[in-house]
Amino acid sequence: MDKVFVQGLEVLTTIGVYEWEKGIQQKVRFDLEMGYDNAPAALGDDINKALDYAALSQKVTRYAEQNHVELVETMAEQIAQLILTEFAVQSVKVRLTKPNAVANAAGVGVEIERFAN
Ligand SMILES: Nc1nc2c(c(=O)[nH]1)N=C([C@H](O)[C@@H](O)CO)CN2
Repeated sequence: MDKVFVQGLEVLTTIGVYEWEKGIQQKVRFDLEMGYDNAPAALGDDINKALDYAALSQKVTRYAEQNHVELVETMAEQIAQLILTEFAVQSVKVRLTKPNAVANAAGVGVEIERFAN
């Protein structure tokens, strides 16, 4: 399956299970990989047939900025469902990293993969 990806999309949002996290913004990083047939776009050199990674990045950023949850699992699931709902993709892989959550770790987070019906 062809892929379209977005790497290292950084968003500031409020996310965390602890009380002190509910009053601050933290950086989260998204790595996204979508299963999508790129051949029609390539054949016609046509953005209208492509999965527009700029539009997708903008939607993900806006969603993550505006929706505040406790767990990275919850945010990853909501972003996967957003992409499956709003874009004609066959699958989506969401890797969500909190780069500043754990001392001495470069990052912590989750990776999930979901499929269109
Ligand atoms: N599996 C998870 N573990 C933890 C999460 C989480 O979202 N999923 N979150 C926290 C805290 O919010 C942490 O990021 C702050 O240091 C702890 N463990």
